[in-house]
Amino acid sequence: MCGHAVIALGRYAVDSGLIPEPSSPETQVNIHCPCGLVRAFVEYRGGRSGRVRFHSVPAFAFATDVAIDVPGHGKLVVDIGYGGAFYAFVSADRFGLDVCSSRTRDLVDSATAVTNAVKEQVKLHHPDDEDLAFLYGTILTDGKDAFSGEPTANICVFADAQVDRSPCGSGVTARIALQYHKGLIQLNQTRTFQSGATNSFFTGKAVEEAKCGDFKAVIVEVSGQAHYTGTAKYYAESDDSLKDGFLLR
Ligand SMILES: O=C(O)[C@H]1NCC[C@@H]1O
Repeated sequence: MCGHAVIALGRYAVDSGLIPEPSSPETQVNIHCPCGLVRAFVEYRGGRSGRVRFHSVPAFAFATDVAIDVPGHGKLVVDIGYGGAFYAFVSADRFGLDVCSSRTRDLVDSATAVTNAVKEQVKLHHPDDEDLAFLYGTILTDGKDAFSGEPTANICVFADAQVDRSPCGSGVTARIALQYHKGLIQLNQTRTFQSGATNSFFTGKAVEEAKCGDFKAVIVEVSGQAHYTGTAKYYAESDDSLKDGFLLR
């Protein structure tokens, strides 16, 4: 699941006419993601769309304080949370790094080492569908998990060591589920999350308790602002040997 894509697609659905009669001040857009139904609410006033908030699928703490052997770094304690995708969480200072000011290459290498170690050492499980039971990435944080009016920063390194340009919608969802599980945040306490990569912001809060199988879960609301950057048309000609794309590692 991609939370920042939900924010972008919610706005696009309203602006592109996919929703025939958008309502003001908000229009609801339901998006079926691989993890389940995600409900987006798009601000819509005077014919203009604005910020988008979404309600997540049930998000939960899968495991906390898990000791992992990370080659080159020794034993590290991580938390694992689910917010539409599974992420491992660890404070960047465990690597002597800062999510906002350290070199991105160093943050990516450290996060990737954690991802690889967790994949090898922890068996994930999702009550709804075992296809969801894979680790999407590692989120390095500034360690500021206790509720505060101040923003908390993180950087999400996901898939093939890609860096999220946003604070990560599904990651923020998982992080709030972990914070709620640990008693560090209450329902409806809004927290601001900053991307260490780009300084962009989401806000998030747990809005409701829920269940996911035997896991105590929460529904999390994440909100942010998407912007248009352009439109494009793509073609796939049958005789193009690269029409299915390619990956350089
Ligand atoms: O916002 C998100 O949820 C996504 N960003 C990169 C990884 C996730 O799919």
